[in-house]
Amino acid sequence: MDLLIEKVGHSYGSVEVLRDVSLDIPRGQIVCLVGPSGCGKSTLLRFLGGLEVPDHGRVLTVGEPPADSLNPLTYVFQHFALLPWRTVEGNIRLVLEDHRLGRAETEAIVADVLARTRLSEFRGALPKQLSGGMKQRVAIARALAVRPAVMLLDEPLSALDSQTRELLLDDLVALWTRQPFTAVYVTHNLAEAVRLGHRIVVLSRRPGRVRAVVSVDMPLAARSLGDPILEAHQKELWDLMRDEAMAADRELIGD
Ligand SMILES: Nc1ncnc2c1ncn2[C@@H]1O[C@H](COP(=O)(O)OP(=O)(O)OP(=O)(O)O)[C@@H](O)[C@H]1O
Repeated sequence: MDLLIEKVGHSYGSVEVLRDVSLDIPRGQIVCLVGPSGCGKSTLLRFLGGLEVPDHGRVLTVGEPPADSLNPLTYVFQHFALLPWRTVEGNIRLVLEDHRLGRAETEAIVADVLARTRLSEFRGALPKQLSGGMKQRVAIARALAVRPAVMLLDEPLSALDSQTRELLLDDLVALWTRQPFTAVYVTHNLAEAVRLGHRIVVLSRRPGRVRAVVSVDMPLAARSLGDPILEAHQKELWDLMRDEAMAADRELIGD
């Protein structure tokens, strides 16, 4: 299943947030959305997930989600949203409970996503016993459990310290390399975008419009911290964003 955004525009009251945004999210790719604060990245993600409907334009799905997908469009948020009284395994089971799966299938899904996120030995732990990075791995495992056609990630690493973020970036690359998934990934962090994005969409400041789409033509597994090609892409992105980011900051102060 691919996602298509066609000429999307939206205002909240008198504030125009997005204008004439068109994009496609092809199956099996990670598309990163970057842009200055307040340019409408999270809003666009909510439109993609069907949580809100834009004033103008539309979001289309092309093709069917995989037959075994329990929730075709699944979010991963910055703040994990785990239930503190449930174990790691219990948090994952929660999203399967409404789906009338047999016991064996539920067990197989839970075991599979725990293994894919390297959490098998922590299945009985409570969230308070886990580091921030592990909590986010649980949130990713929970998202994978419903076999989404597209994962919608809203700054999933931004609450984590830089070492943990590096480790999780490696985890996401390993996950994708073993079994490619489709994702839209909102981030402020250009280093993250060049490590994970097959394509990086740069939005202008509010009202957000597509300013540029940068393709990174290097296999995810070959991308490493400090790679000169990635650093050149990062600089290209920053050159596109710098003036807009400064102007957006001034505008937000004036809001
Ligand atoms: N439900 C809402 N009602 C009113 N205004 C909203 C609503 N949601 C978002 N906005 C406004 O729309 C603009 C875009 O918000 P959004 O969160 O999509 O931007 P963003 O690019 O994700 O920002 P950031 O990078 O700072 O997280 C902001 O000015 C925000 O205050």
